Amino acid sequence: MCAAARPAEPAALTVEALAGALAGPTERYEKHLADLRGLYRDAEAFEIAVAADDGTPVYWVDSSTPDTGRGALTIGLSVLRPGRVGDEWAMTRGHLHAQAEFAELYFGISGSGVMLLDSVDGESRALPIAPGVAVHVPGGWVHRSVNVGDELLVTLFAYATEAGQDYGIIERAGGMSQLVVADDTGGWTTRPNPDHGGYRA
Ligand SMILES: O=P(O)(O)OC[C@H]1O[C@](O)(CO)[C@@H](O)[C@@H]1O
Ligand SMILES: [Fe+2]
Repeated sequence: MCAAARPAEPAALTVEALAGALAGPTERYEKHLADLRGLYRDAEAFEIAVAADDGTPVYWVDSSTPDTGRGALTIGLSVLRPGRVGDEWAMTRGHLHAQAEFAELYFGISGSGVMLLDSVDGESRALPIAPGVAVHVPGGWVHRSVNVGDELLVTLFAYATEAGQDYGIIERAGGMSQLVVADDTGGWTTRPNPDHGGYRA
């Protein structure tokens, strides 16, 4: 908003956790399995899953951006279906903010997840996210959500709109440094990604 412009319209948004929707003046984008080629390491398992795909999106995002420019906030609901491809749990593409110093808040609404984080200088973290858990993603961390349960993973997020997203950084690195995979007990664990070659600008 510039000084002379009228302020943007405030919005009240309703989290519909069971439906996986944020009701109100929002925009939605969806990612289908076929959009996610190259994300999972097991290419054979991926193609089998694509062949059996019923067209339901893997994840979708309802977001509210009433204003753009300096100071504007994007808030939204990220909804990720459960599932696995090979031994990897369902995940979002992940990104570093295009303006990498910008942080983000995620708040767990329902389901069981992991926020997987890589710093550009080689640190890695996997933080469980569940209803009531707030995950603070500081600037400088590549981040992705992973659904490690058997229901929708629903998280509320907020970040400065001008932060933007750089999706290419993970692709150029050969994926994030860790994979979130099934363990022997039906839970999750992390394993180093042998394809990961480090992050370059
Ligand atoms: O943008 P991606 O990496 O596809 O994943 C979607 C998630 O990330 C966000 O872009 C927020 O940073 C949300 O839209 C959602 O939590
Ligand atoms: Fe983000």
